[in-house]
Amino acid sequence: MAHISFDASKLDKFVHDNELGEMQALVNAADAELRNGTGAGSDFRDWLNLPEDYDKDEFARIQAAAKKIQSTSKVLVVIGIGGSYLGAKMAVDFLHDTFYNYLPDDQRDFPQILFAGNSLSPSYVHDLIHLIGDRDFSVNVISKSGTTTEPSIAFRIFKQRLIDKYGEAEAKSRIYATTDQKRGALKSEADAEGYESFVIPDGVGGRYSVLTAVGLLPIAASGIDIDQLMTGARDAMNAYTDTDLTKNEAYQYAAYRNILYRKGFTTELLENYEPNMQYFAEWWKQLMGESEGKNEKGIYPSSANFSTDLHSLGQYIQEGLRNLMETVVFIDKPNHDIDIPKEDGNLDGLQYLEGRTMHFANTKAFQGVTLAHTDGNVPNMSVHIPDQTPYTLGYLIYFFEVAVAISGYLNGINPFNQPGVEAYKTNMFALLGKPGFEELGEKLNKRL
Ligand SMILES: O=P(O)(O)OC[C@H]1O[C@](O)(CO)[C@@H](O)[C@@H]1O
Repeated sequence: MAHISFDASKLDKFVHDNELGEMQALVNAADAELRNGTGAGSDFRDWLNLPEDYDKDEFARIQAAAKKIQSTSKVLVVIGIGGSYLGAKMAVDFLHDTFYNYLPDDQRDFPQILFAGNSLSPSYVHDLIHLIGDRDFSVNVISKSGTTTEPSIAFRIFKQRLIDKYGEAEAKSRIYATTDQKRGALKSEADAEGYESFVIPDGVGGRYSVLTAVGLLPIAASGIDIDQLMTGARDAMNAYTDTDLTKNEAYQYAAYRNILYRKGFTTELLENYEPNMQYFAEWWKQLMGESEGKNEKGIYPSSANFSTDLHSLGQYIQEGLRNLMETVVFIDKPNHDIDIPKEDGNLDGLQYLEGRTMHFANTKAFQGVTLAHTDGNVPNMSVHIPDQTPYTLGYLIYFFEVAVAISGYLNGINPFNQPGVEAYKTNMFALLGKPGFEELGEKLNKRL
């Protein structure tokens, strides 16, 4: 089976020969913190062995629930925010036909997978309801805390629509709740109402949860082989255990990022050349941003979609402030390739591409950009992925998860918490008038 590979060969200009080796001792220490649980946030490391050590009974229940959703629904509404939706969204986009969700029902073998509860936009919810129309649908509500405002509001709305359409009893059978094993409002409601429920394990934080029921149920409902996804992740888990930086490419990636960060390259762009990888970057941004951005430091994770953004961000990347580094995730064999057609006359000047394919052009764009940006003093790394299969995606997910954990420890922070997210939530609760937040509400309203 072909695997993903990491390429740092274009970093010569930015990293001296001895620098990677000098990182070895630090990487060994970070690895020990991660593997032995001596680092900060050690209670949240269960994703590390998850590809092997997962609840097999629940996995079978996920597959059965996915089949039930497929047979009863044309649409699955997945309600969640942050790690409770980005993994499923990126996987569904990455593994399906680019226009999967746009296809008419009779041209799709599995339900449309649509997302809600990831903003507070009333227009979005209105338009989603309009799009669902009178088609059969089910809801998968996902929240580890069970109290996040955005998904809670969306869930109320879609639950009401299920009740209006199917009556209370059938509505309950169309709701799937993925939440904490013991705590939270969603857990209490699921127990009280008898929704089929799935667990987000205690030791797996939201952004590391795509290989739990959080990601697996929606992904399986869309017809993807989740066994393959887990197999890919398991192979990656076994591949990235050696701390030797000449062998472990995930650790190499973490080490190079750290070397570059210390030289002032404080923003990393994750780039792709496939439109259906846009949400892969969104998933990656949460993984990196929530893991590393704390204690007033950390690489800022950003993204760009090529070649389209070469015509918007390209100017800045080539010549703007020199604090950027790039990591390209490039697909060596896309799902489809298309010949560039022959044309008599050569009026468009494209004759020189006769006999070539679009993938050839895409590859040359990637190579040309890599060299241009290197010349423009933007360090460039790439992760090559052989194909767009569930196996490869599982592998890739694990690559970035283990890399960011090592990267976080290298930078002296806890890669598994996200204390900063509470600040906006507290203010929002106070301004919304949530009981218990009255005093803060008064203060904030005065400031407003
Ligand atoms: O699953 P929950 O508890 O609703 O949280 C959703 C997201 O909110 C955060 O807690 C903070 O953004 C993320 O870590 C998480 O992925």
